[in-house]
Amino acid sequence: MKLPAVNPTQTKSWKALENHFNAIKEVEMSTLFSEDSSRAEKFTIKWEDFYVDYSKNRITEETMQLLLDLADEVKLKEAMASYFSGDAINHTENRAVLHTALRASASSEVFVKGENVIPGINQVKEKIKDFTQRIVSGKQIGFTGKPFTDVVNIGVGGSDLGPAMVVDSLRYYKNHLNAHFISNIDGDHINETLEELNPETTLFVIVSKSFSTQETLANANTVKSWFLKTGTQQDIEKHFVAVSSNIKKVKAFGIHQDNIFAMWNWVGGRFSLWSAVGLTISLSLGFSNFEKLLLGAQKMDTHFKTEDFKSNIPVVLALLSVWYNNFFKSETEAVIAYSQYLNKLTSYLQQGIMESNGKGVDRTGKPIQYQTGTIIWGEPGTNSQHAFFQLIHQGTKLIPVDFIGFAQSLYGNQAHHDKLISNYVAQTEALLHGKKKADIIKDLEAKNVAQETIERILPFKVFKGNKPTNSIFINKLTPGSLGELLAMYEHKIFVQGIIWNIYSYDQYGVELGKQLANTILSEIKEEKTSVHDTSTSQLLAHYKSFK
Ligand SMILES: O=P(O)(O)OC[C@H]1O[C@](O)(CO)[C@@H](O)[C@@H]1O
Repeated sequence: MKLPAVNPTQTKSWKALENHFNAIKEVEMSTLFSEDSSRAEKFTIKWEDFYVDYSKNRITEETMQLLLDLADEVKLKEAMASYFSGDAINHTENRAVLHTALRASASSEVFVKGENVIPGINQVKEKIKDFTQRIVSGKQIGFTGKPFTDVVNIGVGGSDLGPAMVVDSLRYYKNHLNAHFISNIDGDHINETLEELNPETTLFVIVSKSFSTQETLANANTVKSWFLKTGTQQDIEKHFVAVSSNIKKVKAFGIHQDNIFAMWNWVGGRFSLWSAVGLTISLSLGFSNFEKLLLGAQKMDTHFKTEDFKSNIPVVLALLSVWYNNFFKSETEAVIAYSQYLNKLTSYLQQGIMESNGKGVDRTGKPIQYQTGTIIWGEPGTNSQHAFFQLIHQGTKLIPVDFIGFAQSLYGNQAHHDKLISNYVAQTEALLHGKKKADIIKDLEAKNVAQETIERILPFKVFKGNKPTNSIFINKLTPGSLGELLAMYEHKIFVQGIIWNIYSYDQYGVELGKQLANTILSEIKEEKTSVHDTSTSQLLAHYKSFK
């Protein structure tokens, strides 16, 4: 089934939301809290080990009802059925979007063009499991008979960001293998990584769905040449494996058939860590942790599929995001995790969110007249408080923030954890209430600050508050809860794409730059000349003057 194409701005609920927005845009959240003692409870979803408090948003029950009406009017339920059942909802590439099938139970059935894809997924999982066990246990050894100590993932975009983020986020659960990630075509990046490695004990995992990405192929070739300085052509088989849906190209690169882990064209790169793209995750954390990650995602899938929209975490978060993006005209959203482990979460989400929903044409092919794709940014708290929170608190832009935190620390360092979480909670409170003139004067007077000074600095000390936040509290960072969190954001992306009437699963916008880079490269290599604007020609000439 094709996704329904409903222009959201032409729906009844959108119009009602516009009127409602005008009525409540100046309302202070702190007033809403003081008027309704059950507000926090009303706007909190408790599910499994998640506690999602979205009461600190500029919403009323009417707002939520209108947003839920919008979800109905754009036929979200029907779209979800298509998403999970394997319809070609990636219409522009004529593909299904089935990362959810990768974590479905082994006995389920999901059909793509009449074929149940689950048995194929199970087979690859078995292969990942078997390979992981052989490498981790030291049964499979390198070309000089030594067990592997290091794994290098070579890939870019979705073939790098997901595995790199998960391995880093869950490093508490890791085994003895050290994982490295080579992604950038920057030769200094590859050099720095190779310097730390011994070819005799290093396993290379080349990950590329297309197996035609310039960066990945160049990096893989460089690594291969580096390896061949010590090993021989026959030894490659022991040290190089590949993950791809382009088996022909992998073989042409010289990878042995047994060392190829298949993936499918119905897995988008930015949603692929659940497939064999997650091989480095499995190697670094062990297959059972990889399975737990998948199981967490599966639980979130079920929640998303079956829960009433009113208490459905991804749906509610997506609706709130639309509320700010399209009515308050917020330009960006921040994601602040109060966990250093989640240091790479935002870069990962940037691809998922911005590559998916950064679209300017609707599902009928017409240019869109409203805002789509949110800009995502953020760094872990508390570090970010000392970096850019100034702008969130006192700047001119309205920036909704997702605060993510864990109730328990992994090492149980309670004194630190209490401080960490007190910052998390305090920031959401500060953003909600701000600090009004009267309170500032009271504080300053208590410190005996001169009246003249108080008057001079007062305007600069005011915090307007009324800044929206979602508090996502999770019991503990585990492979399972991380899986749940990532799937939550994946479904949020889906819901927003449906509401905005766009196709979220292609990425044609990354192609043009790639093509032009090839043309420019042949010019740098003096193979060809082309006509450019004067700025581009000048830049090229400047670069070439260093050669
Ligand atoms: O896995 P591949 O085919 O090398 O692609 C890597 C990345 O490149 C992109 O196509 C964008 O350039 C991403 O969508 C993808 O994750």
